[in-house]
Amino acid sequence: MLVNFSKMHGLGNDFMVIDNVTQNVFISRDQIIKLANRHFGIGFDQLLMVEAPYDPDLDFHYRIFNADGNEVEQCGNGARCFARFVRMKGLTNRHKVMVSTKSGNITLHIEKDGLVSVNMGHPKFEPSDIPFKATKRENTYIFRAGDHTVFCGAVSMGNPHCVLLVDDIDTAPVETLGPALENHERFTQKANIGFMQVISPEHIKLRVWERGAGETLACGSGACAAVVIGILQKKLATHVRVDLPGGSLQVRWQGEGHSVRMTGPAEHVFDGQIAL
Ligand SMILES: N[C@@H](CCC[C@H](N)C(=O)O)C(=O)O
Repeated sequence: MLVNFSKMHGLGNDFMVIDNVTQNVFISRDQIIKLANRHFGIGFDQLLMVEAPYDPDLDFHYRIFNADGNEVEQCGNGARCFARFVRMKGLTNRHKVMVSTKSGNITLHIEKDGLVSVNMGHPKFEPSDIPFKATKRENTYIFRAGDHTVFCGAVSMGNPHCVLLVDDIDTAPVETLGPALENHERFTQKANIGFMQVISPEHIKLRVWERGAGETLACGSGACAAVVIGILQKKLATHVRVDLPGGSLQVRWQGEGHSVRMTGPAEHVFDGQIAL
């Protein structure tokens, strides 16, 4: 079967995007792993599948698969690329797009300057919602991971995140502590691990070790998680610039009871066709 796809990225977090509204594509876990390979495949951090809505009040459903082939609940950079993709392919002409994912509904706005804003919904902090093994909710959890004693925040942005404060992201142990925490027994569905350096209350630097993909150039849900945890730990203001290795995002959160809003770019790289 010949499958049409687009290659896109949000700040270098890259995606294979498939229109499964006009095509009828099934891709197995093994095929995703092969396609994600940067030497033997197309190469991407996540595969995004655009589908017809399950709910008539929404515009689309969208599925997200990590490079390791596992389906996940949320992808912030992917959501912005998704919005750009459905407009580019003529699947909608709306500027406000409502879409369901595995973890709930999100709303996307395509701004006049071409940037995309995403209402990422309400962060969840109850350990069972993340999911994270703990007897009660805390703003900072302290436990052992490998050779480290870790001080971290934990939150669900639809997907599980752990956020650590570091003095310098350039020397943070992302490649060692990242996988140790991703697979830590307290994160029962694994987790995405953010290493955050606070520059000022309105500005952070962030590197993210992503569950199922390794370190990426940017993670949208990770940026939201870091800002939310930084605000709860009283280190950040309500509007923060997040500098990731691939570029910057703006994240806003007014506090508990409010949704998180993220704004940033979404780029189309090329269209292709592949035999599966
Ligand atoms: N790159 C994403 C997050 C993708 C999913 C994540 N790796 C997970 O397993 O939850 C983003 O921009 O949010």
